[in-house]
Amino acid sequence: MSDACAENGLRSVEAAKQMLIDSINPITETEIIPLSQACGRVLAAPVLSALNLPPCDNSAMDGYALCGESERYTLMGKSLAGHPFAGTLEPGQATRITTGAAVPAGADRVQMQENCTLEGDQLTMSRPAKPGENIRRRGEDVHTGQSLIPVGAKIKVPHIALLAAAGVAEVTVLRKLKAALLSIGDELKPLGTPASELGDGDIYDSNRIALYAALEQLDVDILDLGCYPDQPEEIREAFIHARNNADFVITSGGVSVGEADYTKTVLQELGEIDFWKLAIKPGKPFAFGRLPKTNGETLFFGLPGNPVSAIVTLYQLVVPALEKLRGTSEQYRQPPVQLRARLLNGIRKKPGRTDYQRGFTYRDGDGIQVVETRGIQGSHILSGFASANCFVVLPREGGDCETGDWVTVEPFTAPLK
Ligand SMILES: Nc1nc2c(c(=O)[nH]1)N[C@H]1C(S)=C(S)[C@@H](COP(=O)(O)OP(=O)(O)OC[C@H]3O[C@@H](n4cnc5c(N)ncnc54)[C@H](O)[C@@H]3O)O[C@H]1N2
Ligand code: MOO
Repeated sequence: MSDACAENGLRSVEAAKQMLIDSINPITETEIIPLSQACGRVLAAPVLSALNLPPCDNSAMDGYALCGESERYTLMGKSLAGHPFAGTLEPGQATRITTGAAVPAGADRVQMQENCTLEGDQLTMSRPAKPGENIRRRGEDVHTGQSLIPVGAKIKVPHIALLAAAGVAEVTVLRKLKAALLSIGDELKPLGTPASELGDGDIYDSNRIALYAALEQLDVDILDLGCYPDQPEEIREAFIHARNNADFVITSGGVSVGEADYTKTVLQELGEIDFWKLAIKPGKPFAFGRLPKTNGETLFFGLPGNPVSAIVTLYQLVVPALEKLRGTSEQYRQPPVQLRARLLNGIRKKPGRTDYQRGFTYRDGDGIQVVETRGIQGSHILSGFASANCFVVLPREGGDCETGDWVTVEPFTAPLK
């Protein structure tokens, strides 16, 4: 059975994700930025080490650098970090040495000071040091000319530590993505409107604020265009502005089968938009398309309006798509880590859609990973979502689960964390 005609005609989450990734071409424009600001950015040009790390043989301990094996050694001086010993040790000679200090010429081992007794200039020890003991070798971490991190890597704190240790002050990265964010709906009111002034059926435009926060965590520049009433002219203007000033547009709502959905009509005038029905719960309706412009195209992600559905589809589908768009290589585009956990409560589920229930997972007193679902699992229920720390991922074709069953959980990572 092909995915498109799978049971009830819904597209699987995996197939939808793959289609997004396959149809997106990464941006190519780069910029040079200080290393200290590079966390989260994608490396665009190779960085080769200009030196060995460590740059010289140095001590792993505070203690004594020794030449050869001997009953006792004569102390000849000291080698401190930044102040190496100038001479060469002969057999039976030693210097004081501190952690990180250069191992003097002639020394072939270091004894930690806890094992040593110094009387005058005579050094004895409670046990012999082995050849090479406590010496960190020149170039054992990185050698001169070595590529430090691959192009396409998403730069993380350990990368920054490595590049800084190699003296790299600036890096060439792909530019930040630009998002345009807007909401559409007569019922939506901006934050700041007093609750007493909301009309019947009005709600706060909460999705835009949550999506803004998520996009910020994804290190995206955001053009927040605000909230528009269901007026085709205004919606058209907003989409043209969004298209011309962003790499992608995100909206929520209006992707299902409602009546006042001018969004669809306007988008179909401006570009090619597909309305998908996904085998995901929550988040069945989802729109994806492209709005052509003179210098390329702008992607469009239409998330479902229900607040939990909007965030779940952002997390499961848009985040991987944005990783491709921002140029992250495949190796660095790993899906969120999944764990197995034991259910603390039963779950009702109908086969047909992969269910991303909101849950709380932790290790119990016996060290077993357990999970309980949080709150009513409706796509409008935010209180349960807010008290959750993971998704409980229930397979598409699965049914009810019982207390004690082992299930898959996906702990929240950025931008949910
Ligand atoms: N006859 C059908 N009705 C619905 C279907 C269906 O297949 N057939 N699918 C349901 C599912 S599943 C979802 S999810 C929703 C998605 O609908 P839309 O994306 O078209 O969204 P709206 O109808 O505009 O709104 C749905 C819901 O979300 C609230 N909303 C919208 N925007 C915001 C916002 N910016 N901030 C907060 N909340 C927002 C809106 O008030 C509605 O309550 O459709 C089902 N219906
Ligand atoms: O995505 Mo809809 O949220 O399944 O309600």
